[in-house]
Amino acid sequence: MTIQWFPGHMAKARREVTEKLKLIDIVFELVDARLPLSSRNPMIDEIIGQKPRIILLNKADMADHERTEQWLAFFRERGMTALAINSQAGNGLQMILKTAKHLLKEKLDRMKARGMKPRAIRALIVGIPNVGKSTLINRLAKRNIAKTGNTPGVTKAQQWIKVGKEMELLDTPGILWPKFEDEAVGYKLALTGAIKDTIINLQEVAIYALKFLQAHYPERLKERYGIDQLPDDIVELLDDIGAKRGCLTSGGQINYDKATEVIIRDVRTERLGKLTFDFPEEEE
Ligand SMILES: Nc1nc2c(ncn2[C@@H]2O[C@H](COP(=O)(O)OP(=O)(O)OP(=O)(O)O)[C@@H](O)[C@H]2O)c(=O)[nH]1
Repeated sequence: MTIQWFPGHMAKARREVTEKLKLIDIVFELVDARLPLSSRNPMIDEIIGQKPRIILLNKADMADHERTEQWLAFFRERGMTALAINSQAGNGLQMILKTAKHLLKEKLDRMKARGMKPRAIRALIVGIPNVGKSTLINRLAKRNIAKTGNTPGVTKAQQWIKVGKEMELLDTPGILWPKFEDEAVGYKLALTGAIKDTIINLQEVAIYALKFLQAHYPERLKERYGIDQLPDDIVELLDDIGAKRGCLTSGGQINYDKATEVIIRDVRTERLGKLTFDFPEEEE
């Protein structure tokens, strides 16, 4: 599901996440490993405040491994905790609890020192649409979603999902809006499928993809489409790809709609390899 965000939606989403924060010990902020910047909510630091947090670079299986390492270092250098995971296959998930326990050690020790009964760590998953929140919840819960009952004292009943003995997740994730400030972010979100195809101009998205690939992954383009020398002109490149892939009208002209579809599909299905669209340098 892709939500179109209006100021009213944003305010409501923010209120809902803020309410949930009161119930939990730690936030798992899910971002797309292919867009660790563009798939973050622009106000996330303000919304989450001082609550301990782990940034989870999800869909790491689809991202450029080298760039993922750079992103992990980027967050680490800024005092943030980040892990690369693949929620679909379940890779990297065992580190989440371990890291959460480490981050909450002082709090847990304090509770123990006061003689309080040990309890499970309570966590909330937050992230923009389509980033993999439900997949992660199901994975962590091992598809055996065990509701542990309501939390008293809140107006709306909240359900908890058990993750082993030591952790509980709120069953509904916090949905956040993506960044909208610049056009490139919109194109990147569209390319990775976070924005519904019907609300965007796919030709513009494909042109953006080609410019990006030409600048950062030229060899992948050459290899995939069998082009030895990439033309500088993007429309010429689109023509070449269209011709190579037989995207033609009945009159033998390039069918741009078809060529566009081919390129976007190739990006989304990893036929152009594992790609990362945000670079740490851009943030600096
Ligand atoms: N390759 C890959 N795909 C993933 C991963 N995690 C989730 N997906 C896929 O991404 C798509 C979106 O996942 P969801 O779990 O529905 O995302 P969500 O954040 O709950 O989405 P909303 O309900 O729209 O907020 C699905 O097709 C998942 O199968 C991952 O780690 N790797």
